[in-house]
Amino acid sequence: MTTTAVRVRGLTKRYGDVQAVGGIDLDIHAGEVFAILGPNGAGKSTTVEILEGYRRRDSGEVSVLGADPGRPTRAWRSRIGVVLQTAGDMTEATVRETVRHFAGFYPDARDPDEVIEQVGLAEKAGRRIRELSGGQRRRVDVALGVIGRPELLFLDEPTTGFDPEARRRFWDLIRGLAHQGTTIVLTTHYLDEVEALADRVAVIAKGRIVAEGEPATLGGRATAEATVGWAGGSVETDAPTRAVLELSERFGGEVPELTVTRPSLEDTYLRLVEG
Ligand SMILES: Nc1ncnc2c1ncn2[C@@H]1O[C@H](COP(=O)(O)OP(=O)(O)OP(=O)(O)O)[C@@H](O)[C@H]1O
Repeated sequence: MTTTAVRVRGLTKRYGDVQAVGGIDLDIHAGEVFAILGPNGAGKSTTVEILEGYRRRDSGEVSVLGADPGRPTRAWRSRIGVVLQTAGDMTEATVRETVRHFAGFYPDARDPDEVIEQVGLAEKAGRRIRELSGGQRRRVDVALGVIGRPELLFLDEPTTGFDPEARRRFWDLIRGLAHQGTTIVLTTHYLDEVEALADRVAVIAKGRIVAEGEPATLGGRATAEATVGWAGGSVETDAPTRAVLELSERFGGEVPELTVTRPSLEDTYLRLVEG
């Protein structure tokens, strides 16, 4: 049986003249990694902040881990982890002191040193946070988001500023958490991150969901026309196998520089948000 971690119906939020969220429905199942994609200003952070209990909605029904985030309780909060877009504080405390301090807020916190290791900061554990680079501070934010062993983890653009190795390490951490049953809601602008991590993805544009599904099939990607390319030409076709056979006959065997491609997630995403 799948249980629902997040249920949203008809969510709206307006700031003055701006309709930031214009009627969103969402179901996020317990244990899945759910990504929210969309251009700047689409309404992602507003939506996620409402789910986190940090922003009030205008209308709609919202249930997060069985409770209304519009009336957050301490017990409910302790079941949720949040990694916000802001970089960590410029504090005088060390990485280890900070992570230990936060661990003290939760009934069943993870081991601070283990978490520091998992985010790749073991060598910096004794350093003051203000001495860290931007990407390293972001990793402290991630450590603080997961230290309380949350059932549901919100990650708002978590890998912005990470170097490629740190991103890979972070992806491993998220996969490990998902494997242990943590539900993860991820907003990101990195399409490779969505492909690497997400079970399902929703694309938001102008405050509405314009597509939802698995990254591999989003917006009809898997069944879209393929492009068959070869040295000197290309053709778009819904029967690429036949096209390759015909080319093979024409060339009498190997087709030089043969490629068969379908729209990438980026192609699909851009079509969805521009359309
Ligand atoms: N506190 C606020 N007051 C007024 N307008 C706001 C406020 N917060 C967001 N907005 C507006 O609401 C819209 C949605 O913003 P939101 O931050 O939710 O977008 P986003 O999808 O998270 O964007 P980004 O990818 O840039 O983080 C934007 O037009 C933004 O200017």
